[in-house]
Amino acid sequence: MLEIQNISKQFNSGKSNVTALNSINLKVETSEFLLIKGESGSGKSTLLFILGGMLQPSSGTIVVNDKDLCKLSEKERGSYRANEIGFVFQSYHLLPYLNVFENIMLPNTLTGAQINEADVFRIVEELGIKDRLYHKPSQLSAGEKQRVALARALIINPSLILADEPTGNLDEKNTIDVMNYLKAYQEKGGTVIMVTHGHLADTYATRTIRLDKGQLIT
Ligand SMILES: Nc1ncnc2c1ncn2[C@@H]1O[C@H](COP(=O)(O)OP(=O)(O)OP(=O)(O)O)[C@@H](O)[C@H]1O
Repeated sequence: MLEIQNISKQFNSGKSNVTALNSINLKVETSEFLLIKGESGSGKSTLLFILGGMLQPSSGTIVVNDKDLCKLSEKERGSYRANEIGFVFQSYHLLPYLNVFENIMLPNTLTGAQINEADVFRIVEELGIKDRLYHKPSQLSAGEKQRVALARALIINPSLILADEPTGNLDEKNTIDVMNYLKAYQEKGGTVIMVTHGHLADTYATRTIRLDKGQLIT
């Protein structure tokens, strides 16, 4: 479903020049659960942002679902992000002034994605947050906030979920819950690419790759 070839990324700011990724090649099949590990600063988030079309590589190609991301216009990349990818971040990225229902409906508000309200009710039931629908993020626990973020990612029925340390702020019980939801999505045919430092994710993954100073070492 996804193939990247010779991806490199340099950040140039003033006199400093950082090579965040150096000639990465990677192929990910549909319904894989791929973990990306590596020391802090090894390039994990940069790789995830590039895969999500949020950052352009300095060189190389990325083909996702037969689309060459680097050849898409900004508008087409936006549409790729909106329709095909669910993002889950460590810090949830919920909008504080919207309630849970409105946060989950956000893809509809922002991109016009056709979201059925019945699907929102089904998904909050599945994720165990249905009695929190009209609460604001500040009224939720960390685990509940991450379930809302997960619901917002899943509601568009994405072919790929990109998750950057999604359990980094969670206790063990909530970590296991979030991992189980991601696993259920993968077992139904979705593809998960997840950056993590933790070991708990290991048993859920179908494959783990490791970055070291911008290079793939496994
Ligand atoms: N916008 C930027 N401008 C300059 N340098 C950047 C930028 N974003 C990332 N970097 C640098 O690129 C390298 C890789 O960063 P990245 O965030 O991808 O690492 P990471 O493996 O995700 O780290 P962590 O585990 O700490 O989140 C680091 O040296 C970082 O300082």
